[in-house]
Amino acid sequence: MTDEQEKVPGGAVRVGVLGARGRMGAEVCRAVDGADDLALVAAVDQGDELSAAASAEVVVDFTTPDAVMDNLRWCIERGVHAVVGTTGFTGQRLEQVRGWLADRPDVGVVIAPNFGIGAVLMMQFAARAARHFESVEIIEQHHPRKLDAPSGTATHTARLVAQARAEAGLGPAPDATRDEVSGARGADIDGVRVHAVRATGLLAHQEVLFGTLGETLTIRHDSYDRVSFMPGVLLAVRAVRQRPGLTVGLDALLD
Ligand SMILES: NC(=O)C1=CN([C@@H]2O[C@H](COP(=O)(O)OP(=O)(O)OC[C@H]3O[C@@H](n4cnc5c(N)ncnc54)[C@H](O)[C@@H]3O)[C@@H](O)[C@H]2O)C=CC1
Ligand SMILES: O=C(O)C1=N[C@H](C(=O)O)C[C@H](O)C1
Repeated sequence: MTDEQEKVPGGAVRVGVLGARGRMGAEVCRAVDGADDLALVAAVDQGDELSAAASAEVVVDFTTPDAVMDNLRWCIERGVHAVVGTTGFTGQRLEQVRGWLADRPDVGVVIAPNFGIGAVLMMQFAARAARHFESVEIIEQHHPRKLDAPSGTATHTARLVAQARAEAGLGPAPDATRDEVSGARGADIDGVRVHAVRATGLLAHQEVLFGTLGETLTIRHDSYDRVSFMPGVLLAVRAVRQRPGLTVGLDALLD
């Protein structure tokens, strides 16, 4: 047993945080420290050895899309459960993770594009509304230090909405645009237009705008503080050891 493990109060889940000096990682370290049933055994950031997290039962990753796959592979190979908030998970990446987990069926991984409970509900409501409206566009707004656009949340929402539209037999949303300055109509994610705004003062916000004859419906969520993500992160940390395999999104944990 290592020195770190000896310090852990009996029964507490040993948690390691990757990206610990980042905006989210630092908030997660505070949240884990403040929870009686969890013990922070490793706070790892760029330049630190990943082996510092070897004594963790659960690792939480809030790093970068470039770093997260190597981190996840390291965790799965060592039998360490993982809770991942880092963005950049394409279908191909999720398949890769499932492949690694096939060799370690005892390991649980939760990957959630957004740990905010309100954001999860916003995505569910959007998926539910999608089949009733011929038009839909997503507008996400974030702080200007964000590296990726559009956000993981907007990308995930677009995929959910596109799936619901396809299941309802809806075709493309009407749009007569013929001359376009490149980018003016946003990114096309599975046929859904997504617009990304970056401005000082913002944190993480999203609107899903639906339209049909004579009416619109706007579903909006705002995170004003990174504490908004912590109940969801801690929920996943507590649940992941009992959920072998890959769980995408918080929905199954909330139910
Ligand atoms: N799922 C969710 O609810 C949320 C997800 N995010 C996502 O989390 C990620 C991090 O966001 P922020 O904390 O704002 O970014 P940040 O840039 O403040 O933090 C990232 C940290 O990771 C560190 N890092 C980079 N490579 C590393 C490696 N190989 N090993 C360990 N640490 C490494 C960096 O040095 C930095 O300290 C982004 O992808 C962001 O979109 C952010 C907020 C909520
Ligand atoms: O970088 C952020 O800040 C956020 N990233 C996540 C995303 O890309 O969806 C979640 C939230 O929007 C905050």
